[in-house]
Amino acid sequence: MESSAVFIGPFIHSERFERVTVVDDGIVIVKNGKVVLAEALRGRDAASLCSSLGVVAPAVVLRPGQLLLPGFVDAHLHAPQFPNAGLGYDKTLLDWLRTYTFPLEGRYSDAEFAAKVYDAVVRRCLSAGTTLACYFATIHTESSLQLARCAVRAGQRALIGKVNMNINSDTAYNESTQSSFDDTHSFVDGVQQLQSSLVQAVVTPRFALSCDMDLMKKLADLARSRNLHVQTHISENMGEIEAVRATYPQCANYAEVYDRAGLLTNKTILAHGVHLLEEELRLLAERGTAVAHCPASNTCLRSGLCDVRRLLEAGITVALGTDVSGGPTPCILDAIRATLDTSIHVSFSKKNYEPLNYQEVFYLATLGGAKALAMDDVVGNFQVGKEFDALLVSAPDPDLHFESLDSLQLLQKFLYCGSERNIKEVYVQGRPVKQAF
Ligand SMILES: O=c1[nH]c(=O)c2nc[nH]c2[nH]1
Ligand SMILES: [Zn+2]
Repeated sequence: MESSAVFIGPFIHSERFERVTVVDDGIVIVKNGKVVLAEALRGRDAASLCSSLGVVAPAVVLRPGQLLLPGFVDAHLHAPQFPNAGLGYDKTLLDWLRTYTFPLEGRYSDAEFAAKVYDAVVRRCLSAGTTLACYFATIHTESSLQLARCAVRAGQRALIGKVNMNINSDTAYNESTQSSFDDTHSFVDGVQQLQSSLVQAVVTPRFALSCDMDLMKKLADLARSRNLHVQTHISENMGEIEAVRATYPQCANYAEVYDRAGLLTNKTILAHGVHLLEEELRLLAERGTAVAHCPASNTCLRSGLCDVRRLLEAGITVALGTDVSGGPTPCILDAIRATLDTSIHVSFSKKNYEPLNYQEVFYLATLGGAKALAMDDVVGNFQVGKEFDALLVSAPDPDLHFESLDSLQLLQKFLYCGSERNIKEVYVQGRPVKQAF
């Protein structure tokens, strides 16, 4: 479908981890949903540039205080858990799962309930600036497909997983190995039948305490044979790690459990990784497996402080995740701030440790997220040829800017002080998709 657009004004994006690229006098031209030009205007005539590229679209001229940024990537969140956001943070992971999470997720056997919640979830995430989301759904095929339909309808780019769980649930929220596997097949087929260029199925064993080795191996085979992403959780909480050790005594560590199953690929994303050992980091780096850093959840569920710089230095690709409802908000701006806070907290107990800075964390929220999801050839920044997923933002509190701010200062204002209200428009594949929420 045709979707062309032209933006004139400052844009900022990441081309490398260390620092952002700022183009003050910018022009971005989008044709058929893809970036065909993103550079400094340098006094040239915008209309003739557009016509030389065969683009006819009214130009959006940014107002003072506005910036064009790439869309945010939320590499880990649980769509069915939104009704629980903010609840249950007096518990730690395993207790919280049993008391709050599994009973709520069980309700999604009702596809009508699912359709209502998921429609709101997708609108909420888009309005927070998440143009690419990697969602866990529940064990239910039909309601997981509802989530995929909601994303397609709203125009959000999404990876969506029907969850697999065949052990260790003391509730009715559980599956047999056979139905877990058969339903996953049906779910993958169902998503492919939607024929959407935005939405894909992800193989989603919940974690090593919810799936036995037999099921994990079968799921790994499915992911390999159909070239699918894989998502799961790893090393979030010490009690969880102890239980994994007791369940899989033949494996040297948590990562080895997934590796023996064949689940660690360069299209696998592991949530948390707070307590990973050096040998696990080496294994993940070797496999090209990424980690979704979920700092708000790691704090709310008292899981621990994840040292992201340590992961990066080990050669692991890191993305950000809100992990709703382990984390309370689906806003990547909050994840950015929690990442910055956590990194400073880590630095308090380490000599000569440089905390992550806002430019590095902006990378994790955009191009790093796209890389972790093996989609950096498609999105993540405004490189020519990529699809145009973007945010038009206004720096907060313009009345308090007594002196005019440069673009990097506007970015800092937005990242440290901004909220969803400062995201004026959201684009996916060149189409405006922000909805009132
Ligand atoms: O934060 C988390 N949320 C979950 O739903 C979950 N399941 C397993 N491990 C988990 N961690
Ligand atoms: Zn999670």
